[in-house]
Amino acid sequence: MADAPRTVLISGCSSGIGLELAVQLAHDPRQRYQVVATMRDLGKKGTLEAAAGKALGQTLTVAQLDVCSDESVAQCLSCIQGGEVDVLVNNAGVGLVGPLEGLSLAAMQNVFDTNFFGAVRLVKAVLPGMKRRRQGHIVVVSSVMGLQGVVFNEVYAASKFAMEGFFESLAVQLLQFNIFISLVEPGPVVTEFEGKLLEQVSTAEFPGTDPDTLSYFRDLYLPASRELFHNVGQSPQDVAKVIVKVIGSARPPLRRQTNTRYTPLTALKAVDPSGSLYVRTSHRLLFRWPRLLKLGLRCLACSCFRTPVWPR
Ligand SMILES: NC(=O)C1=CN([C@@H]2O[C@H](COP(=O)(O)OP(=O)(O)OC[C@H]3O[C@@H](n4cnc5c(N)ncnc54)[C@H](OP(=O)(O)O)[C@@H]3O)[C@@H](O)[C@H]2O)C=CC1
Ligand SMILES: CC1=C(/C=C/C(C)=C/C=C/C(C)=C/C=O)C(C)(C)CCC1
Repeated sequence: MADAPRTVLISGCSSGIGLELAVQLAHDPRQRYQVVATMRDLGKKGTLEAAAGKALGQTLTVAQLDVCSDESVAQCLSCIQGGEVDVLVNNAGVGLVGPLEGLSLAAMQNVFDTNFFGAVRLVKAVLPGMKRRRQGHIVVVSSVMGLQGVVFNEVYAASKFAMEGFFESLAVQLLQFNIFISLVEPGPVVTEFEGKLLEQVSTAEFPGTDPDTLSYFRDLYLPASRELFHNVGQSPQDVAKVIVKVIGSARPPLRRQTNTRYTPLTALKAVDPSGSLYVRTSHRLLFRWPRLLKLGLRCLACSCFRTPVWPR
């Protein structure tokens, strides 16, 4: 007899990776999942509902959830049958980019409230049930920036590093309860994430930032980042496919990078634990050899660097 479907709660399903993941799980050919696709603003549910098609109301329901609000989390869980979540996907997140001097502490705190404390809030809410049932899976949409810092992304990277440290620590205790944790680490993904950042950057004045730093940001970093998204960016569908595999795995991995084209960059840190290779190479590529960086990124886009690793 087939197992009962597992209830999967996903945060941040109004667009991007969360939306794609919700739809792919809801269309699972073996109907292994009951998806609770959540978003903070239900006014945006149209795209998800259209993409869900016949799954809507069958294997997928839409619910309101703001990860920054205790009340919203409690209200959402109270609407789930038995309050039981088998798989929690912490996907909701926001970015922040720009010279540090020009960013407000309020904007930085919002990044941590959403990306880090938002995930912690949800975990605290579902963990007692998972522990009682001695089963569960917590999936975290982290980032390659949870593994290595990227220039002009200090606060966003810090929020993802915080997630990595928190969930790696928790993973040890939870194995004792048969609960698994998986940190999924995408590189650049072509979603609204980048557009929101570019919009924020186009109107921001970054007050208090010196002209040299502003010029490094606008004239070197932004074009390099655009080039990177263009050449190495993954689709949200591809990232969701990797997460579906992680969720379906009998022994889920603690970490899974999703983008083989980005792995030469993460490898710079992995092969030199002192960190110097990554920092010095990034510095040289950005500030001294922007033309080589452009060429390198184009090279990553073709198949010459593709290694036969995940995702197949
Ligand atoms: N795109 C990329 O290059 C990468 C993204 N990631 C991570 O992937 C995750 C998904 O991002 P992605 O799909 O790319 O971007 P999107 O901007 O398309 O999706 C982000 C989602 O998070 C939601 N969200 C933001 N704040 C809250 C909140 N307080 N409560 C609930 N939901 C909230 C957004 O809702 P709303 O529409 O209301 O704003 C939206 O649904 C994020 O954690 C991001 O850090 C990781 C690596 C790379
Ligand atoms: C590593 C690196 C760069 C930029 C990387 C970027 C911009 C990564 C973006 C990742 C995202 C968007 C993750 C989201 O979570 C530069 C500046 C090209 C210089 C060379 C090294």
